[in-house]
Amino acid sequence: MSSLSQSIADLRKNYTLQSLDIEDADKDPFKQFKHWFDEALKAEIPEPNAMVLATAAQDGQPSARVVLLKGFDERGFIFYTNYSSRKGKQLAENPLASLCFNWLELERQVRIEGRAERLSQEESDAYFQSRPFESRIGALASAQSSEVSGRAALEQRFATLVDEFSGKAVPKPDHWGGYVLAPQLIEFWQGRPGRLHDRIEYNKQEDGSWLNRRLCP
Ligand SMILES: Cc1cc2nc3c(=O)[nH]c(=O)nc-3n(C[C@H](O)[C@H](O)[C@H](O)COP(=O)(O)O)c2cc1C
Repeated sequence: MSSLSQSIADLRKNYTLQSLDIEDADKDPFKQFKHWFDEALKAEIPEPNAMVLATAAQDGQPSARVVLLKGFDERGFIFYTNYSSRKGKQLAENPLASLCFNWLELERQVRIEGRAERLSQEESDAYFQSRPFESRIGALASAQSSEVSGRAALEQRFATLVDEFSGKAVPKPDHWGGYVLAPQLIEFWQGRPGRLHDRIEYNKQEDGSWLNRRLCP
């Protein structure tokens, strides 16, 4: 093993900050999520709404990338993207997806699994129009996940659109919008000493209620 690989293998942190007991966890996983999200905000974790979104095409090949959580409510967890991107195509083939938040400063992870559905055009439009001008232009300029000849071509397209829409309303492109991931499973992980971490998993029941249980780390 090279000395660099050896030093990676030696990276080891003992988790000591907090604990999570099933008696203390909220019975409602959305309330528990809000509680932890508020603590992530309070701890000033950089971009606490950054989450890994994993999707898989029908052939089973998974792919993962970071997207930003833009809200959550009784329907689920909301993010925005390009429907023609790789993830958008995969979600069209297979709406089952998962999210993972990694709040290392608090020694916490939250995993979510469920089914992603597109938001209505109206809801996506309302969010699109709340974005800064440059972000709206960026969404128009980028055919996300498709090949581009070079950075210059992208910048040229951006500049042309800035000229075209300067001082005017920027329409949301049809291929851009939100998804809400309706969870079936949510797991809260709190790092503990000796790798005996706390894991509380919530599973949605047929009647819509949630059951939680402790998992081995
Ligand atoms: C911090 C961070 C936030 C991001 N937020 C988003 C987002 O909200 N929506 C999005 O489409 N891509 C976002 N991206 C870019 C994606 O990770 C990814 O590169 C892009 O969506 C293309 O993914 P795909 O080809 O798998 O569809 C973000 C990347 C990072 C690092």
